[in-house]
Amino acid sequence: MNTTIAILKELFPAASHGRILLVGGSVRDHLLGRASSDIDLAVSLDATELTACGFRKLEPRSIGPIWFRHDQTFGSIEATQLPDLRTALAEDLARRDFTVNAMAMTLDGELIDPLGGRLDLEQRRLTVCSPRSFSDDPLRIFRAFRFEADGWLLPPESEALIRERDWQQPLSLLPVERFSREMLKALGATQPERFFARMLQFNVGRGYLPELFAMPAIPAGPLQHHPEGDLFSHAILVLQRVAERTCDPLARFCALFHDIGKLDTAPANYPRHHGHEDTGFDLARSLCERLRLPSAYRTALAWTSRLHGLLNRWGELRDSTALKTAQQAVKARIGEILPLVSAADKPGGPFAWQEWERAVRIATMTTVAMGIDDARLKGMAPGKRPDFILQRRVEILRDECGGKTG
Ligand SMILES: Nc1ccn([C@@H]2O[C@H](COP(=O)(O)OP(=O)(O)OP(=O)(O)O)[C@@H](O)[C@H]2O)c(=O)n1
Repeated sequence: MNTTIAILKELFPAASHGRILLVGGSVRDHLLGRASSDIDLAVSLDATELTACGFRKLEPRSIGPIWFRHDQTFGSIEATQLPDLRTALAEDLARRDFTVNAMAMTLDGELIDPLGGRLDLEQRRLTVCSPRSFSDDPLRIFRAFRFEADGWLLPPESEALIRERDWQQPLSLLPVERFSREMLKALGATQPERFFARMLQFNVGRGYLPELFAMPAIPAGPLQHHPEGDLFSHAILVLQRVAERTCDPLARFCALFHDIGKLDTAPANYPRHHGHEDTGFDLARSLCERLRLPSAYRTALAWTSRLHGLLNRWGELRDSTALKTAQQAVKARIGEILPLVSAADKPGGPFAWQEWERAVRIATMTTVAMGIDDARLKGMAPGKRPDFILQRRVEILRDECGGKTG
């Protein structure tokens, strides 16, 4: 058994254990033997008892006051205060998204499962708690896709509820961060591509990711290089290949949208996409800003878009261009992501990992390690300094191995 119940038993005095229930996703995770990052409780403790256990009160919500406690060992614990615990609980559970997320458990391990969540959990099935589940909160559609990306199954009745109406208008009223949070969780899932494929299949979420919806109609490139055909299939393929190598959502995100610049190609130029690496730079930034993603996403995607092709033309690059590419990648913190994406973009291509790693190592060297002292740089016009540093790096590369190709 995992430690959630043990943690709670230790945190609360024994006399209060009968007035505490574990609820929602925490119960699901407990039954699956996984530790939850956040623990959700329903309690009928009074303010004094909660304060004594280190909780503080948050802004009141509709169902009952919420108390919160953060602990370095336990993570965050949220407790909804329900004076009439069992009665209010039934209402709370019925208002949740899926039956697997609508169970409660006493600290003695007794399961409270009015909606049959246990059976659904055994079958990894996402049955909605009520036919109104998606109308009550349309964001749950993306939660369903996110769970599917982790291997859960959406039964036909739940699917039918998604298909039964157009969600664009109600979704436009929700804060975009809620979508982004689910998307980032999906990117860390076992089959991240499923989340995005489902968005297209159900035609839901176009307002959040118009770029994704544009991809199927755009050729990825000349057919001899891109037998997969369209840009969406190519993006999914690259995402899958990168996902085999890393669980990092940022790397996977960069994989999916590395060719975002191709969305700006004039159809008359299809199937070629000259200059897409540069147009992608700005499109990447606007996508990340629209979704209010952390700034690391904006920087990483913009530079992945701009630089990914260079790695696959590595053999043609001058030493100085190769080192500049590595410098830019290091600055954008994609020294590890970029080669993964480039290699997945052109498997079996000419790109050489060891040479990239060498270039990154030299690009990361400080001026001191390159034998340049500050006095020398200070004596130089500011515009000359980067050139001088790059020149020194090229010398090191050539001293070490006669050039980037060794
Ligand atoms: N739109 C939502 C969001 C959440 N919940 C309920 O609130 C719980 C907690 O949600 P959240 O903190 O987002 O995490 P989980 O869904 O548990 O998923 P994970 O732990 O994987 O983040 C869920 O289990 C579910 O019961 C819901 O009914 N509808």
